[in-house]
Amino acid sequence: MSDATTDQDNLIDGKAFAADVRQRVAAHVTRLKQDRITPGLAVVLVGEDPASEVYVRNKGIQTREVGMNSYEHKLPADTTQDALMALIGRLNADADVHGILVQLPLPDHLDAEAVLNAIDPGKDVDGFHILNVGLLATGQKAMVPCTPLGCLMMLRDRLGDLSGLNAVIVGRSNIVGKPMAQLLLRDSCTVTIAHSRTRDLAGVCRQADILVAAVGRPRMIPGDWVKPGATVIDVGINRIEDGGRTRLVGDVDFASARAVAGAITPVPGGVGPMTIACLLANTLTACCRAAGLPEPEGLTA
Ligand SMILES: Nc1nc(=O)c2c([nH]1)NC[C@@H]1CN(c3ccc(C(=O)N[C@@H](CCC(=O)O)C(=O)O)cc3)C=[N+]21
Repeated sequence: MSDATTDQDNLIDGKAFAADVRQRVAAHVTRLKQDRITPGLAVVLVGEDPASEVYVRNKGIQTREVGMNSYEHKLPADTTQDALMALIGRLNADADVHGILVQLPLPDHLDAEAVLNAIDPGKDVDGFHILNVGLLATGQKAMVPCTPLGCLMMLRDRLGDLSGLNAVIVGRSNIVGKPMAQLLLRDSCTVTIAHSRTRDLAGVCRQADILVAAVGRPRMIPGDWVKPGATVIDVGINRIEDGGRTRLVGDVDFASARAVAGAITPVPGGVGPMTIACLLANTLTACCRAAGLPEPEGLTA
């Protein structure tokens, strides 16, 4: 770790990539504003989880930084389903709101599926509405979930054409694993979704040209599961105790994986910042579609 160039060459700098995406989003927003259109993102947070509050505040700051309007709705933890559904109805009807994000997880007494499916699919910047899930799965124009979209942008930037590559996704969530698989399939990868019950997970991972780790288990994937030269995308954001302090680590054991990977995303500074940048990109896309304007190039799937 002495030469800065060899030090950096297999690191995918998500933070820098995200800054570039935000700059491109901001340029589009500047142009829209000349036509008196200002994209607006509404974020709904129910309850007082401190991590969620920090995260929602960051989203608000970045939304305003790219010139968009940010509408933050903080509701008490005991908010009823009816009250939340009524708010979604008002945001759906509000022409100044182009994107709606309901921060997950919701408190247990609320029906998250019903809430997500009540969002106008055209304003569903998380891409969690069943209509968008179906559109993505059938290769039609959809709103694509932010985290997989960010991963795809970094993969295309690094590798160019992805066709024919073996992609292994570890994790089968609706938020990351499944939509990531759809996007990579659409880019003609040979896609495997692996998970905690997969037999010989190590052997499956070793086949991957593209390895996406999205299981939520700190440093679960060691370097010897990584095929030499593979591109590793670490979606995990795990808070762990380390000598009395908490810090963030991914689902991949970074040091050992980096030694064999062709390229790898760090945690923090990898997928996380790209997720927020893609949220802004999706809000821009939703706004352009609502206004009947052409979509921003290079910011959609
Ligand atoms: N409807 C909904 N959509 C989401 O997209 C959504 C959600 N709910 N609930 C919570 C998770 C979590 N999530 C993160 C995004 C960025 C960072 C991020 O930028 N992380 C920084 C580090 C931040 C820190 O230091 O704590 C990084 O990885 O470099 C983290 C977490 C989006 N989520």
